[in-house]
Amino acid sequence: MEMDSLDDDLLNAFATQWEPTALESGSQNVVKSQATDKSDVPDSKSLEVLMTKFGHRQFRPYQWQIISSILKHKRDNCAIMTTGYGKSLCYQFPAVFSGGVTLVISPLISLMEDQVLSLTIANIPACLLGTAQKNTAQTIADILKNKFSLVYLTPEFCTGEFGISLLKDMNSSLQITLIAVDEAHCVSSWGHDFRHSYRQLGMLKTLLPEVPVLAVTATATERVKNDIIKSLKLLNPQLVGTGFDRPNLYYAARPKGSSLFDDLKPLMTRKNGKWGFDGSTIIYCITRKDTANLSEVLQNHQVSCLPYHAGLSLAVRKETHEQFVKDKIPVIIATIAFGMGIDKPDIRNVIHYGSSGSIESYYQEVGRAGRDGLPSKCVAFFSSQDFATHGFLIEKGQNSNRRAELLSTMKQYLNSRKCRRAFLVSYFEGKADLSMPERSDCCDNCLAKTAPSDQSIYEGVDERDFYDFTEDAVKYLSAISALGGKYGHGMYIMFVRGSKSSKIPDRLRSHPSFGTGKNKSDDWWKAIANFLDLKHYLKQAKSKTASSFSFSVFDVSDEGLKFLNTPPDSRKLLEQPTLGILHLLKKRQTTSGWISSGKAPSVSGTVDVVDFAKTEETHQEVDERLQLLRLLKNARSQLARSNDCMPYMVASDFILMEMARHKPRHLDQLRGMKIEGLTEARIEKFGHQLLEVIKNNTADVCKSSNRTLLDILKVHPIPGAKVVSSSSISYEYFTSCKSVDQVAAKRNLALSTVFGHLVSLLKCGYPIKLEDLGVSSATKQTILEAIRKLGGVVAELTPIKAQCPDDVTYDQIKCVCAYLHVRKHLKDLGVQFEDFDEPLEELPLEESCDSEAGFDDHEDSLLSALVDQMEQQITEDKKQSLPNLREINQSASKAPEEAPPLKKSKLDDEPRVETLGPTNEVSMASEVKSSQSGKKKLPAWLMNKRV
Ligand SMILES: Nc1ncnc2c1ncn2[C@@H]1O[C@H](COP(=O)(O)OP(=O)(O)OP(=O)(O)O)[C@@H](O)[C@H]1O
Repeated sequence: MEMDSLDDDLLNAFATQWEPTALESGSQNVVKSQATDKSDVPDSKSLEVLMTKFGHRQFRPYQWQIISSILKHKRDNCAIMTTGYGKSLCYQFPAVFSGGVTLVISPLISLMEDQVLSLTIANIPACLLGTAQKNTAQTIADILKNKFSLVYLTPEFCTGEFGISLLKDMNSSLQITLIAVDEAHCVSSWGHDFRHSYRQLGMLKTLLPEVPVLAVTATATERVKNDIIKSLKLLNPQLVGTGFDRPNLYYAARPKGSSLFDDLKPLMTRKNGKWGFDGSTIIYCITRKDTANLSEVLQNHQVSCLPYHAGLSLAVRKETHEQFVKDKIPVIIATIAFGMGIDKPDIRNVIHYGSSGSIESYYQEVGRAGRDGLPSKCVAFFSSQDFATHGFLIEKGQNSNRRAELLSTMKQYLNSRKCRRAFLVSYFEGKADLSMPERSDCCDNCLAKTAPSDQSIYEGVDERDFYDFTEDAVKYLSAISALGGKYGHGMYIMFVRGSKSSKIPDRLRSHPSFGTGKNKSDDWWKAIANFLDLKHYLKQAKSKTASSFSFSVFDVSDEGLKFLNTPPDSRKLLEQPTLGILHLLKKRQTTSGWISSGKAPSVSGTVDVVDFAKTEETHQEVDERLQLLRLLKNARSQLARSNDCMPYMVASDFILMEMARHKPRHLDQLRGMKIEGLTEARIEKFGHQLLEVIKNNTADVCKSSNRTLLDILKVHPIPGAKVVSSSSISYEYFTSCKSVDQVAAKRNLALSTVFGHLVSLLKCGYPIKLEDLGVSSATKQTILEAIRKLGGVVAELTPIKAQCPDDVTYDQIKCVCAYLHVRKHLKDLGVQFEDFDEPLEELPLEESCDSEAGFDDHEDSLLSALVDQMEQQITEDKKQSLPNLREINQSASKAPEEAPPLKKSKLDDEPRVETLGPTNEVSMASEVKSSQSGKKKLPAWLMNKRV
């Protein structure tokens, strides 16, 4: 290989790749973890603050474990939390909740600026102090007046003389709730981003001994973890580790084909004649030259993309980075120089066009995908040339043995036919028995299990999906022996294929192994060489040319010799083909491509990012929804531009997807949806403009004269309400017999199941009369009266039941609740539900209405309560449609301590309903002030402080 094809990016990367992993032998925790108090669940006030200020319904298990230990016990913590788990909440919440101030130390100014901006948008006052910051006097005065909940500091600032004196002043006049050290691995010289100034941070513990310290990072080996604890002088810290599972990521790998564009095509869609990826995409290449080639190819196909590598000027790189984060450029084609400082949560695809040098690098790079928890794809294309490139670099650098080992594991990962998610997790967790819930769609290999067998697609594969490699293995190993094991694969392949090249000495042409494999292609033999290497039938050594140029040679290993020396009748090498080989096998049938062709593992097999909720939408409805989503995204970009912030700070993809699905028309309705991540501050600042997009782009079915309830709820569904096929079947039966008992008998289902079906259909607007469900007008009145007696707040079904005569059933109560819910929803939509003869005329609440839409305050709170019942349903639905971090990590992670139990989902225990209170609207005074901290100037209206 030529030296000029090497990049600094690559060389730099290699300097960091051989950091020992968690598998490192002999590593031990320095501090034993303490048992967690399982009864420690978040109280309602914490949940209220979580919802209103951060837009989250629940804490993820380890978040609460950390937060609670800080707030209740002022305990130090060292937390290794996987990317996207939500580290920032762990240090942001304590200050917001307690009214104190948290100091956050972070290594990158740009990341701190982004966080300050995000917090400011969320009406959480925050500022940044660094040695390079100007005009800090006013900021410091405001800090000492307790106007900020979060103060971000560079390590240099807080360990400098001025910083130390400020910290002392703060400590004497304010309540410092916490010191958070973000990216704590920078403390350790064993870590991959060592920062000298981080090493000084241990003085904080001496300076402020009463203040708990939280050290957080996404990656730390045992050694780094121990170093963090020691350097920061943490006292009996609680150790938290979330594990390495990223359940929302879909992994796939595939050998590169002959056309770069054809390889990538299955991952793209074509809109208005232009190819593009769905959502923000990073494509990693090994060399700068590759980024340039790939950019050119994609640009020729009108894909909007830009290259990024260390060879570009700083200004160009900054501009490209910014365009990407601001959604102006959807695709970046980069070397691994594009890494640190990418805080974009909604990257939907991380593609590697060329293998990474190690699993560590790969995991870190794909870690950038789906930090918002939404499904995202990580697809790697590889070739033997990639390994040769890395091999060359390994030879040139230090620690070549360790690095060669890391590369070999990466090769195994790419060629693996087993679950890739499990491969990655077990690699980092150092054990094979993982207790993660399985998902059939987490990777190409798992998806392939449900597809037709290899045998049905490829020639030469037997019923166990094995291929007989014996003959070719013997041919190749014999060729290596014939050439004395002194060459690289190129030479052996020429030899086995009977090449006429003058590189092969004439005397060898008469060797019986010469040309034995001439009927097979170059690619085939490369794949065989790779296969034999993975099987450890080959051993690698270094050789030098006369001019001292060092290169890799391959010889037959002891294992390979054992195979070669086995008598032919008992020698067999039957194995499942690696991916590289599979794609070279002849197909039995003509298929249209590797995505749709049966078992060939698909890179696009993951759940559609914008379509993960199960619905019964027609194609037209899906198109309309996606069109609306696009318009909402455009509006988000515009709002971000006019407010000088990033689009994801205005609203996450998930918020826009929910809005496109449910099409709320009023702020109250939007608020009532309680969408994950939609804080009150976001609703106030951006809700109106986003709702305008919906109003202007959806037919106002609510106002059309001949609309039915079904029509309205189809366009504006109640969050969480959906029709599933089993409910539809029950409904078919029910419309003819009008008896729940008969439907249950006919379908051989429990009565409560059929009730469940019909109640869910009621919430979708199906014309089902309460009376037909066995709820007479009198029963309905009784149930409503019972709810009123309970103060109008529905906490659980049990108390309602207790207020009713014994003959009133839970199913009847659920039916009445569903009716009330529909009414509440119509009210939010501004629909005059009196217009509907059926089935709403029967609702007794109407009789006592005095508001325009027919509800008094008392009933409003009653109805609000019911909304939360639906929310619980949404949560349940999401669990099924979207991998749930909370749920998965709870059982999968092997943290030193057990996670506290989740607040039990009350729907699990029918007949309970989620407890709720009236919607918490926080109206926070926001003081308009221009930014005096940080480099990034905040728009005036965004500057707010605690008052
Ligand atoms: N309790 C929660 N419920 C739902 N979403 C949450 C919760 N906590 C955090 N999130 C969301 O998770 C995403 C990731 O959070 P955050 O940026 O803090 O992750 P991180 O652990 O710092 O990741 P990284 O290592 O990539 O910086 C954000 O979109 C955040 O809003």
